[in-house]
Amino acid sequence: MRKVIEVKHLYKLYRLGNEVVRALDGVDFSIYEGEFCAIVGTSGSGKSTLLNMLAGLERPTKGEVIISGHHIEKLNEEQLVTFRREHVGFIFQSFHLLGTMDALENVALPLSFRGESKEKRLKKAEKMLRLVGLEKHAKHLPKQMSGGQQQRVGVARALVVEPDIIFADEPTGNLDSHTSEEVLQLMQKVVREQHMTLVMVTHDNHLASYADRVFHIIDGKIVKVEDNRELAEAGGEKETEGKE
Ligand SMILES: Nc1ncnc2c1ncn2[C@@H]1O[C@H](COP(=O)(O)OP(=O)(O)OP(=O)(O)O)[C@@H](O)[C@H]1O
Repeated sequence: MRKVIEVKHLYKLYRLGNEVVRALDGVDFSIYEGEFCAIVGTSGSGKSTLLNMLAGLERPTKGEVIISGHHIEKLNEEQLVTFRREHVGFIFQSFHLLGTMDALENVALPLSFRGESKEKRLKKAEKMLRLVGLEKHAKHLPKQMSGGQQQRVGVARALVVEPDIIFADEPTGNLDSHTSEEVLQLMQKVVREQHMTLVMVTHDNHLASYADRVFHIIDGKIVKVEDNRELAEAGGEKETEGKE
């Protein structure tokens, strides 16, 4: 399987007066194509710092972040902007939809940086809206949709550029628990069907359990990696054994 993300000996230290905060304290892991991974930890554990490093939004103090073969810690600001545009999709906690654009236009927006014709852009956006079950809401403005629907538009917009990797920072942080589950189920489904790679940050262990693998972070260190696929397989075998 192709490695989409490789993190090697990653450190991020912040200096606060005389104190040094080790926001990331030696992190190593790889994420493979088609995986849905969650980074889970309590407030202040280093989740956002890690996601920001992976997305090239912040620079590490030390270490390497290799995404689809690119050493992003070596890119300058301009190269990072181009890199994100071409390789990365984002799903935000507060959706970040443009209020003056309808659902279809919001989904098509990231394609406008790619020089594709308007007709092609809208066609791709339509396909993505269908994928998230919102084809009937194409003409709705964000304020004419529920929070869950707005986040489904956010998911479609992240997918439309067929990025190597999608990052989601507390994607259900502004949704009630029932809607959160629905959005997570949708994310899980589209990641599988479209063979996407997605990294989600959350403080919620239950929501993290939708991921294939869960990285637990405490004080800037990955202390445990759970593989839910192995658990599911083990559960499946047990069931078969029970029936025999
Ligand atoms: N710009 C900064 N300057 C100094 N310290 C920082 C900075 N950003 C983060 N930190 C510290 O680094 C640690 C990790 O912060 P981070 O925001 O990554 O945690 P988190 O797990 O995302 O928390 P939350 O869930 O509350 O967002 C914390 O101790 C935080 O106070």
